[in-house]
Amino acid sequence: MQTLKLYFGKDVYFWDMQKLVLIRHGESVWNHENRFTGWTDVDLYADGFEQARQAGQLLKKHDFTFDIAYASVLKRSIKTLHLLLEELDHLWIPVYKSWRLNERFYGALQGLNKQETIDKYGIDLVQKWRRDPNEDPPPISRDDDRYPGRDLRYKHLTEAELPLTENLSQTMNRVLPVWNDKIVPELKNKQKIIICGHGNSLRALIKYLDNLTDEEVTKLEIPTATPLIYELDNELNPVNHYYLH
Ligand SMILES: O=C(O)[C@@H](CO)OP(=O)(O)O
Repeated sequence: MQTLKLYFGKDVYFWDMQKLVLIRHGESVWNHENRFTGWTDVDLYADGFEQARQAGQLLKKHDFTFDIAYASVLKRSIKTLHLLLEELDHLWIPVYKSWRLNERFYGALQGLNKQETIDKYGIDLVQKWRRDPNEDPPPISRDDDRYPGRDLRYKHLTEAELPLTENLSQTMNRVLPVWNDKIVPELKNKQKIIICGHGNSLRALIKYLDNLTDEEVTKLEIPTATPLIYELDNELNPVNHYYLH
């Protein structure tokens, strides 16, 4: 269906404006313990399960429906999406899981307590590792247990795609192919899409969508399990975004 524009004086009303829903997973066990997580496949914390259900109820209350859903290959994203879709009675829709939507790979910080890391290295350096889009956290080596090359779910990845660490710019580069090659054609085909991602994979996508500067993105924090609605025009440019509460 064509987007219908109605003009009332100076205001432009878009009827059938396309909506895209982004949502970060519910609180995980390591969010709760304040540990760097990255690609570590930790489960949702008890509160996280409840947050996911509430997000589904909220979307239902606001009459959201979806044709296709996206998750990462990490269980905190997959479970959040599943619980949310269950609330919407939408368990039947196709769910596409991609490693490209995983959290940023946090290198040798994965598993460390954030406060202890600040105490050891200082707030400035840790803040750079966490939020500077071009600062690499310390890398792991390929013989580290945390190297994803030994994990079955990544067996199709090339060595160049298997990270030892990642900054936000690199996360953005590996998120964008799934956005451009899969999600954009589906949105152009008027499919209603929800993406359940992670703090930094969503931060990377939002940086791209909203054309944020490096400075602007350092200040962007995304709450857990809170639907973020993007309204897109016919060219898929964001014209508005807001959290559903
Ligand atoms: O630990 C992580 O993987 C992320 C998200 O929880 O942390 P940060 O807020 O430092 O990006």
